[in-house]
Amino acid sequence: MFLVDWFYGILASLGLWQKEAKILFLGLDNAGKTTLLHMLKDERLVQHQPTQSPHRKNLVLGKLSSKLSTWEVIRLLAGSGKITMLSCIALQLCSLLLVNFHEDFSKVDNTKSIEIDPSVRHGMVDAVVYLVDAYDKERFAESKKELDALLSDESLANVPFLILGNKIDIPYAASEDELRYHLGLTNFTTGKGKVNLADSNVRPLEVFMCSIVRKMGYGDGFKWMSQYIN
Ligand SMILES: Nc1nc2c(ncn2[C@@H]2O[C@H](COP(=O)(O)OP(=O)(O)OP(=O)(O)O)[C@@H](O)[C@H]2O)c(=O)[nH]1
Ligand SMILES: [Mg+2]
Repeated sequence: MFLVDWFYGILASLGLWQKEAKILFLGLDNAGKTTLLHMLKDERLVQHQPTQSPHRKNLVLGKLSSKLSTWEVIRLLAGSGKITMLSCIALQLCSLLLVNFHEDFSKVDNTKSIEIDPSVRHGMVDAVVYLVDAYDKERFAESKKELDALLSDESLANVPFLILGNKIDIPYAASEDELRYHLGLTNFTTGKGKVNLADSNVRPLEVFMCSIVRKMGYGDGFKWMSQYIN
């Protein structure tokens, strides 16, 4: 059966088999979120339009996101049909992913606010995958600003963060150290491999470099993340 094969093939290889997790995929536009979702969903590389609406340029998310919680921002954007820099995707892995798959909020009827699964709400995110385009060095500062806002968002307190530095297939993409430095994470990552943080009250956070189009790197990141998802 497709579903079973899909679950087994991809989730097992990522260490997420039989785990119920609400994983939020975030990152600036063009970071690779949709590409990653398609790759996770059916291991296919799909060329697609940016996930955004024509109104996007009129919206100043910077101001919004610093005042509102992540969920408020998602609701607001979903309600108005606008997708912005932080196009947000709440993805339920391991539970009806294929049915609930909304990779593009802007396709949703703009007049109604989209219903966010009640189980995906304040305080109920199991992990955040934050994508950064490692080649787009000019936007590291912008990406850091958004990441900092997320890391200090109360509704995401203690939620594990997997930072994926994407597009390392492009020559001169930033190295892992460079990316850590520019994101201000040099002394904040909690370690690769198996690191038990259960009793420490420290948020698991780690940087993995990847190339989604070459299907490399993100698997290690997901495996790392899966140890912090029950
Ligand atoms: N070279 C290279 N390009 C990539 C990689 N991953 C994604 N891209 C390209 O980067 C561009 C943006 O990818 P998307 O997946 O649309 O990015 P997004 O984060 O969904 O962007 P928005 O929808 O605008 O928020 C596309 O042209 C992808 O083909 C990668 O690993 N390497
Ligand atoms: Mg997208």
